[in-house]
Amino acid sequence: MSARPAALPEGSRVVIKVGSSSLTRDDGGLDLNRIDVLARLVAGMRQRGHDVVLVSSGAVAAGLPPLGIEHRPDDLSMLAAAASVGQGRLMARWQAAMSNYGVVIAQVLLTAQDVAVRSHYRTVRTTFDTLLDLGTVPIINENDAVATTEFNLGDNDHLAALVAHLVTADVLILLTDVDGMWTARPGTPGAAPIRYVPGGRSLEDVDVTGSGSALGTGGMRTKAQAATIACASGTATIIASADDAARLLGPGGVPTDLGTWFEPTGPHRPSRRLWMAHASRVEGRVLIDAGAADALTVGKKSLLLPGVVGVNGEFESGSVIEVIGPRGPVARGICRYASTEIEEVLDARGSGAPMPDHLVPVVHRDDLAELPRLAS
Ligand SMILES: Nc1ncnc2c1ncn2[C@@H]1O[C@H](COP(=O)(O)OP(=O)(O)O)[C@@H](O)[C@H]1O
Ligand SMILES: N[C@@H](CCC(=O)OP(=O)(O)O)C(=O)O
Repeated sequence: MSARPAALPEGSRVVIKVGSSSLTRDDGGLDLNRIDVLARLVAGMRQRGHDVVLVSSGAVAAGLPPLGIEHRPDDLSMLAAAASVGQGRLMARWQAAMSNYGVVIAQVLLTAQDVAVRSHYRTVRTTFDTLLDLGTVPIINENDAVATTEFNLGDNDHLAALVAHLVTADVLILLTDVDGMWTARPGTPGAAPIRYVPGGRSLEDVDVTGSGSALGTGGMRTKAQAATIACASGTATIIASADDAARLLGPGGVPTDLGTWFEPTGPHRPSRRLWMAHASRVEGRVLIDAGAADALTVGKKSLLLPGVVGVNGEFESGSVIEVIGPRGPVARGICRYASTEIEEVLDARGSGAPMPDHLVPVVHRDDLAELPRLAS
């Protein structure tokens, strides 16, 4: 079995995600000391030849005190409002801290749906490449003011994994308020830290169900999912405590006694498909039989009409749909038929009418993203 690496690869491209819980003080304000420490460490990494992209949560948390709101609201419009108040404040703090160390930052606010669209995906990739070529440190957050329930990613762990994919990062580092992933929520009797997750190790025995901190969103579940997504697209992932940032991001390598290191499970795959699989709004569902499921997953074929047994929801052609096999979701993809056209074909088949000769695939292979199995 390969051992856990003791350093970040030389000159590697690193995405660092900092959670709300690590950027805020107990009284709810932004933790300026934490931001300063991270800015110094990021500047050092840049000097050692790393490209660094930061995914910073904290807009909602930074927006609550000026609005006089004590607890993170559940209501989406209140969250959007708080984030709109807080995002500028958050960036002002990063700007002040980073400029002390000579680092130029760039703000990029993303929504999932934007990036799933081919032309936007290309534009965002080019923007990141240019920003990194220019030596800046892009700081990313979700564009909470415009992300609606259906479109939003909701947690920045997920966003960070997709950004890591977008910039073809070598390493994704998720900084949080716990020392990595444990077998169960720290404090649970018998829970112990997991230091290394080699490629084939399943996470099924890990209990990630404990809720996160008061200001964080996903707890460890979304971090496990982010690690699974990032590793599947060739990016090693580290989950660690922001309190250990100096030991983790400093020049001395990555001590093997802190955090959890996940080994990549697949090659780097620059593609829009990952965004389609994880970040796009699903407008309907197409149910398929076992033969069609095999054709997609084993045969790597397009989805054809004869394998379709049902359709849920109303959608136009060109919509992103989920493809459901007998054993659950198989893929997402862009459907070349409207739901009504599929229904007509199914009705005709049911009444024994001669089947029209449909040559167009329901979902072409080029527009299809298989869904990997995520941590539960
Ligand atoms: N198996 C586990 N290992 C570690 N932490 C866990 C586990 N299960 C649940 N947690 C919780 O996840 C929390 C971190 O998630 P969250 O509060 O969303 O952080 P962030 O704001 O950094 O995204 C920890 O404080 C911990 O209580
Ligand atoms: N976009 C939100 C981040 C939401 C989020 O994922 O927070 P966290 O779980 O703390 O990383 C914000 O800036 O407040």
